[in-house]
Amino acid sequence: MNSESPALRLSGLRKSFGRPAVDGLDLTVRRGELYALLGPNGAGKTTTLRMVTGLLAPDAGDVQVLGIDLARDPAGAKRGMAYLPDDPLLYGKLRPTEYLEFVAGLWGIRAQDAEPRARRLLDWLDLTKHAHELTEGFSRGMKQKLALAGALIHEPELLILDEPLTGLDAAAARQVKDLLVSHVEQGGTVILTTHILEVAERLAQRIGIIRQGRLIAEGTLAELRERTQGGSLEDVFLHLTEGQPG
Ligand SMILES: Nc1ncnc2c1ncn2[C@@H]1O[C@H](COP(=O)(O)OP(=O)(O)OP(=O)(O)O)[C@@H](O)[C@H]1O
Repeated sequence: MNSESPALRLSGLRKSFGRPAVDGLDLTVRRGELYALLGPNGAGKTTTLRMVTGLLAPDAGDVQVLGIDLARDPAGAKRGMAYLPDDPLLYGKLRPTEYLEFVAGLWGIRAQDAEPRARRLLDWLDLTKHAHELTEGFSRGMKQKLALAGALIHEPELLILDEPLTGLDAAAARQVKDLLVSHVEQGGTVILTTHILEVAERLAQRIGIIRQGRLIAEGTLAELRERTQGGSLEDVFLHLTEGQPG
């Protein structure tokens, strides 16, 4: 793994479902930053993340994860990252500890290493009191938090999350936000999509705005605000995207 390379580099990424969903996207996310990807419904955010994480094959373009070309070395690229989709799949008949053991097993992590990590994550996300209950009885927020713990069990450097705070109550949202900030403070990288502009405003070092599958603006909050003479991120977002489908 090349430590000089960015956490993520997308070049000319394209995907069409009859019409373009991602349309020649170039994007670079540096190591150690929390990057928020914003865009109206249908802009191509999820499609982009699915290509980055190897779930969807691009029609064209390159994906480099931590300096590794995803097409050439998919296993190597995936080892360094984790993806939390907006509708994560859990196994209802497993308990959180069993689920985390299972995911750790898929990554080839030894049980004696997985167990303390699992305990720490459950503790951090306030799930310890439910560690021995079947996940089928969990609320949406509890499931979301457990899926996040599963994504983190192999200690990935790059964490990619699609709408991680949707449907979480204030306490759960705070726990997840703290965890993401801490991941970055420890040198990791976080890329997330969100429709909650306040989350991007508060957490992200840089923000990218995508529309119709292309990056139309990018920068720090201050840089983006300059574009609308000091308005809020909402002003910037609406100014750039309003009235435009996807
Ligand atoms: N599997 C698919 N088959 C057909 N069209 C698809 C498929 N996946 C995505 N699309 C289309 O691609 C475009 C981009 O969708 P995508 O889900 O990436 O947008 P998004 O920015 O994540 O939107 P949202 O904010 O609503 O989640 C949309 O027009 C969508 O209908």
